[in-house]
Amino acid sequence: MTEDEARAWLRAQFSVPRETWDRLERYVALLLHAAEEQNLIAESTKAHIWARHIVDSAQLLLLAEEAGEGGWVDLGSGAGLPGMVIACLGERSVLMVESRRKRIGFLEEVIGELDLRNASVFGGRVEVVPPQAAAVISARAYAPLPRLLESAVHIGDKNTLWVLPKGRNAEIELETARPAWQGAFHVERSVTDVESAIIVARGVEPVTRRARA
Ligand SMILES: C[S@@+](CC[C@H](N)C(=O)[O-])C[C@H]1O[C@@H](n2cnc3c(N)ncnc32)[C@H](O)[C@@H]1O
Repeated sequence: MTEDEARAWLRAQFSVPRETWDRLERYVALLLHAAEEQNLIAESTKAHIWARHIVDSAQLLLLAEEAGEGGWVDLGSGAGLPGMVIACLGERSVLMVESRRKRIGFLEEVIGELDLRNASVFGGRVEVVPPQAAAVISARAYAPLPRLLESAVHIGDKNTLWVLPKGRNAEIELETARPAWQGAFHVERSVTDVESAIIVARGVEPVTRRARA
């Protein structure tokens, strides 16, 4: 997907006001600027930021259309991928969880600059986010699936929709997690790279919890 194709895809998928596009453009500019000083995105992806990062994040909104009412929690947001893109394009409240101080600072700065009222940051580890029933949980390049679920199961409930971009290892990670985790898992292809995939899951819980019930 070229950068032009990425922008065209976004316009075709999301009919949002001019103000939203301006926010997204501003976020990209802030991200590229901050990436000069912090290692926020891989150097090789800077020239392809719309396809590799913005569309890659935005596609999760389409996969989450069936989620129930409630907030979206993004684990290990880093520079705000996908959390900031979701907050720009969608209407849900988005909580971005990030433990590294400089990245927390960047996320807070972007929220202020863009006046993004539906976005907030939890500056700390996923493991200590207060228990809640998020409608959607996302995590991109945060942790291998078993550790990801272990660290965040308290943030969701049986209705939570998990949308987890997993690159080329989605099936392998799913097989690794299956002995310890049950729920309705499936794999969706990424629109940005035919070999990449996104794990989508609902009703996720440890095997032992249901077995004990
Ligand atoms: C590889 S980066 C990916 C960032 C972003 N999601 C992306 O796709 O570009 C992983 C991020 O997760 C954060 N992280 C890792 N473990 C964490 C934890 N237990 N709690 C909160 N943040 C964590 C790291 O600080 C880092 O910013």
